[in-house]
Amino acid sequence: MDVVIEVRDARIPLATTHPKMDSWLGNRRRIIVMNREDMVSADDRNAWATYFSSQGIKVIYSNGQLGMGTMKLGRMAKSAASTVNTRRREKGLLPRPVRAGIVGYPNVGKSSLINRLLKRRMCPAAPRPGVTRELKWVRFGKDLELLDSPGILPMRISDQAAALKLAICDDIGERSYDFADVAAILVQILLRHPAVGSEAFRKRYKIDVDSDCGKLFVTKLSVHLFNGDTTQAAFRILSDFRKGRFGWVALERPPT
Ligand SMILES: Nc1nc2c(ncn2[C@@H]2O[C@H](COP(=O)(O)OP(=O)(O)OP(=O)(O)O)[C@@H](O)[C@H]2O)c(=O)[nH]1
Repeated sequence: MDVVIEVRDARIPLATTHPKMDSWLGNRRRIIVMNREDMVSADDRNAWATYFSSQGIKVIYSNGQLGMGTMKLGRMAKSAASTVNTRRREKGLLPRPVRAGIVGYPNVGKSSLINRLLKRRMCPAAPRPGVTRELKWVRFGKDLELLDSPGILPMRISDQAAALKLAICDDIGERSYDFADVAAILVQILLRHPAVGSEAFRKRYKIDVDSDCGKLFVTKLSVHLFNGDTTQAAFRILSDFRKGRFGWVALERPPT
């Protein structure tokens, strides 16, 4: 690969980068794509854009479902790797298409972005992690070759906070976590979130939040709506968050 396009989930840009990414990159150019831009607020987008630009890192915001950001991505990938053909020409070799590898965690939107870029459904995309299972090269015009790859997770996610956020955002398979535990943590995060808070829960479920304990709230909601079934209550809270029913908010803000 000449250039690596690393796709992240804009709601959790830190939890969706592989700890080994920097060492794998070597001296290849990297473009970070903050996908799912529609699922965070303008304030979140600005905060992360400022953070990355202060680090001198190129980022693009995109929406893999509707295609926003993809043309810019194509242009950036070509220009980031333009040195490849300059060097080839210097050696008397013919130019070849630039090879851009699209990498990232499961379900962050890699295949959707490629399909949008190509304006064709070349790569299967679905609302669950683990759909892409093999490496696949696709041609974009005469200048660019794109590699779609399966989402890669570390063997063991040592950072438990990051693992919980991946579960909350549906970026890891449902079989790897317990709905009630994950929903309880989500409730705690949202109660403390400046753009959400307890009023959002009261309005949505018509019950009061008695404490900042997420587990207690999941139990209370289960009694209120689901005959005491905590798994169903937990599933409702998680899917409401994923559908933006608490507002579109990022779960991570840039480090200060
Ligand atoms: N709201 C929203 N949904 C998106 C966006 N990009 C992709 N999706 C949806 O997210 C789901 C996952 O997208 P994929 O393109 O299959 O993700 P992937 O990274 O290729 O997934 P793996 O095959 O698991 O590695 C699909 O249902 C897409 O329609 C986006 O920017 N916004």
